[in-house]
Amino acid sequence: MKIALLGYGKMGRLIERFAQQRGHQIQLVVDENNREDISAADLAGANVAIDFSRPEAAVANIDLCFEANIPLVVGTTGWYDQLDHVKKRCLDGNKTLLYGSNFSIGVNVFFHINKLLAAAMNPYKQYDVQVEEIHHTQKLDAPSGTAITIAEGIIGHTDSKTEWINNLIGEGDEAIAKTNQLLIESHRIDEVPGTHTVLYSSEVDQIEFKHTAHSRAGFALGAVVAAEWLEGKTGFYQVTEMFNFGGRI
Ligand SMILES: NC(=O)C1=CN([C@@H]2O[C@H](COP(=O)(O)OP(=O)(O)OC[C@H]3O[C@@H](n4cnc5c(N)ncnc54)[C@H](OP(=O)(O)O)[C@@H]3O)[C@@H](O)[C@H]2O)C=CC1
Ligand SMILES: O=C(O)C1=N[C@H](C(=O)O)C[C@H](O)C1
Repeated sequence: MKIALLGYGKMGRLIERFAQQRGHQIQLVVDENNREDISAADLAGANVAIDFSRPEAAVANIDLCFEANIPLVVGTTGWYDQLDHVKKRCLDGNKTLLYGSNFSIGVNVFFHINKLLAAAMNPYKQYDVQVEEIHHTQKLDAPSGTAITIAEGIIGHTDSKTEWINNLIGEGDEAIAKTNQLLIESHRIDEVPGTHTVLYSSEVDQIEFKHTAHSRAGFALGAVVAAEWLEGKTGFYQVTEMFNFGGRI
């Protein structure tokens, strides 16, 4: 495939490497030198675009790909407040988009088991549940997109939690949440690629369900596989639709 890379930072560069290893060509790179001048015509010739840019840039990049009629994989997080509008524009215009807060296989298994665990814990009101995420200090959004997906999975299967609330925790800060709110604690520490933990705590014990990314490789490879999966499809997809883990949820 011929790929247009929208965003050429930590993820964009790694995606380029995996895409080339898998026999794809990088048709166009949109980076800080040309991003102000890019038009839909510049995307002509690409079979797919992959966006790992910035929260405030993602929606304009999506619209550019819709205008150019190019299928798009969006890994950028922090724009999901506009998801419903983007979905409508995609479906009304017969366009193609796949998005996901996390493209690694491990986290997608985690998303699935997280829902099963939430359903299993739901009757046991003596446990309170919370989510913790740790990322590098350059991360622009909090909570992480992955933590939001995890929280939505828990809320969908836990009667006592109706919404999530984020606390970005600095030294000495204490987390605060109401009983109906699912707390997402965010921590920012040096070079951490991404760690997510779900904790169920009671007076007598604690269950910890944790995913630790050792590097960004799983995210980047997953984004290239997503672009391959999207080939020949039309419509609006989430990354979770690429996987079939079985199990009833
Ligand atoms: N879904 C997933 O699996 C994963 C998602 N992510 C998400 O991907 C995004 C990028 O992460 P990462 O690569 O680490 O971030 P980086 O900051 O390293 O890279 C983002 C790059 O995008 C550039 N950029 C800014 N505006 C535009 C624009 N309009 N068009 C194209 N490029 C632009 C930035 O340039 P400048 O610095 O000059 O602004 C920067 O070079 C984040 O939202 C992150 O949360 C990250 C890892 C995995
Ligand atoms: O910004 C990052 O680095 C990451 N962002 C994604 C998120 O917001 O969940 C995925 C991963 O955790 C790394």
